[in-house]
Amino acid sequence: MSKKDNIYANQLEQVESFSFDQKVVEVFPDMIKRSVPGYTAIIDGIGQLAKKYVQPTSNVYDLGCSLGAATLSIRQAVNKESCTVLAIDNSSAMIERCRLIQSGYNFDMPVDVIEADINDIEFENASFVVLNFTLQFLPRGQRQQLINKIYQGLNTGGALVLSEKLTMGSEQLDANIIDVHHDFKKLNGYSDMEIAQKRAALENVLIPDTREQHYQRFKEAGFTQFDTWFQHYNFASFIAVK
Ligand SMILES: Nc1ncnc2c1ncn2[C@@H]1O[C@H](C[S@+](CC[C@H]([NH3+])C(=O)[O-])CC(=O)[O-])[C@@H](O)[C@H]1O
Ligand SMILES: O=C(O)C(=O)Cc1ccccc1
Repeated sequence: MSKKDNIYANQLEQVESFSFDQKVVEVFPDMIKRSVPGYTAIIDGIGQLAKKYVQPTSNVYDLGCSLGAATLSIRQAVNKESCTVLAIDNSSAMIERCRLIQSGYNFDMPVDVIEADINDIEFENASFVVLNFTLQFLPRGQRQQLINKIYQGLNTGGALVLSEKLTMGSEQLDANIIDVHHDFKKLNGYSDMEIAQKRAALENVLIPDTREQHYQRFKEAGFTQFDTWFQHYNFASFIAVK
């Protein structure tokens, strides 16, 4: 079990921008489960979807893998020796812990844990690509190019799973859904101060798009088959198939 997230439990003089550093690594499994509605269901669903789309002798990419929860779900569900998972993150603290975690499981399906910026990856022979709550941390100007590169690197019949925090098209609706999400965090034991300080830390770091912006990006890249396969409040997961 990972330690309890109390990063924002005491009043901070100044709230620094959120970063995936060692302090976050130590509490990450607890933080993400208590903060993201549907996180466990999405991780399980990624394994189930991988069973449908992972092709023999192909590559699977887990982009912004953090501790590799999606990678583990895929390795367990698919477990094909002929396929490789490339689990990539640009946080050295995350990558170090991810390597340790993955090496503790002996599935047939191998994994390469790579410290890199996902913008620098050349996708080859890809049948399944996962962006599980990662695209939202890239500057908006980098998002289309990444989706284009993924589309180009995917084999015919391969799939991209993209999970994101969404912003709602209407301001009034957005305010209410954000409130409902904050109530979800309160029910999971976060105080009003923790919620407020984390929100400040994420300002200009996690920049959510609308569903329509994601759909437009899929279309622009060349995808014609895509849909929302999961949503809980303002947290959704899409699948796009080539
Ligand atoms: N340019 C980048 N290149 C590589 N990694 C990046 C980049 N930008 C951000 N990251 C990485 O993207 C991850 C986002 S967390 C993903 C959860 C995981 N997918 C999970 O299924 O548990 C989402 C969250 O915490 O809400 C972090 O580990 C960053 O270091
Ligand atoms: O905590 C939040 O409010 C979020 O939007 C999700 C999240 C979860 C873990 C790290 C950063 C953001």
